[in-house]
Amino acid sequence: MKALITGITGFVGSHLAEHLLSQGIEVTGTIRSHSSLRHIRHLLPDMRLYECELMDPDAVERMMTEVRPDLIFHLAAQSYVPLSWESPAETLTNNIMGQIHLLEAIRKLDLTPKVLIACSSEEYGQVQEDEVPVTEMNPLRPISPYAVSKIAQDYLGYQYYKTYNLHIVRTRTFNHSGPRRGEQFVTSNFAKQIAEIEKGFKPPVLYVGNLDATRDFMDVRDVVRAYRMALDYCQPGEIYNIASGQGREVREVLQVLLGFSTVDITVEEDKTRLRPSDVKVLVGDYTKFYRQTGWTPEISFEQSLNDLLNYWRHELA
Ligand SMILES: C[C@H]1O[C@H](OP(=O)(O)OP(=O)(O)OC[C@H]2O[C@@H](n3cnc4c(=O)[nH]c(N)nc43)[C@H](O)[C@@H]2O)[C@@H](O)[C@@H](O)C1=O
Repeated sequence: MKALITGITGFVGSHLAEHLLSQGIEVTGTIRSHSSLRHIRHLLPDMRLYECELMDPDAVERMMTEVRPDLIFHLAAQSYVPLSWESPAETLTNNIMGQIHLLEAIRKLDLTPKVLIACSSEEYGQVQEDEVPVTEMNPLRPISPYAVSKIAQDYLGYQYYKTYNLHIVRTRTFNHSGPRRGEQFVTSNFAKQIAEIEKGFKPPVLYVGNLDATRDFMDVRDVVRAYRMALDYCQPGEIYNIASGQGREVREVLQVLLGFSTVDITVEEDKTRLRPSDVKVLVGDYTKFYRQTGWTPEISFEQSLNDLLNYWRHELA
């Protein structure tokens, strides 16, 4: 069994590669010329990397002709919501065109892989309080260019299934964290600041943005297990929420992390961290996915944050 992971050098990609390799699956990952291999260096002897710019349709077709994967996990994307307001065109172009080139290559080459499209809870956008936890039937009310790009990816997946009968499973994944999480995202940003303060690298002040937002946080290791199961057991053409069903205010992320810290820290709001519009509450109902796969999250919120903080303590050592 051969798997292709786009975005293998990223946070989720590296954990997914570890998970698939542990199950005896052959793994190939696409990288770009300037990609950092920091998160996957330990896996290099066991897998194959293929330099391929997803924005280049010919390069994607060449790569697919050679790799001919049985499973494709399409993770590569611009995934930082605030960057999507700064660079909306780049976010939309990258996220949409990369996927079109991938799906076109599958279609033109008459390949029959099972494909997972990593979509996002951000697509639900401005959810109303009485809609929580949201099911897959909830209206989509996107409030960032990133969310719009993910809706396009989501519906392109649907369209290629309907038009060409490709085996495409779409997942709307809620927030996930854990070791190697990019430092711009909230859990990792707070954890890294704490680790820096503990080591005396910066004064004991932790800067925060909007603490009132509520999100559904999972551990990345649960998410990659879900992705594998999605291709084993889910129906092509369908969309599935991957969530924990539990909402936590960002304030709670901060409190739990501060509870693990070994020093006294003052918290200050940094206005530059506030967004032009921020989704207030995102909590998912994952009943549909559970019924299809039996998956439930296993790693607790506290454990995940503790592992993340220890990751930063180790990285900064
Ligand atoms: C499912 C979805 O999940 C992620 O998107 P996100 O929810 O925007 O993630 P985040 O960690 O940047 O923000 C979470 C919340 O935390 C608030 N917040 C407060 N203070 C800070 C702060 O200092 N930094 C950041 N980044 N956020 C802060 C911020 O305003 C927001 O309400 C991506 O993986 C995305 O790709 C994706 O698909």
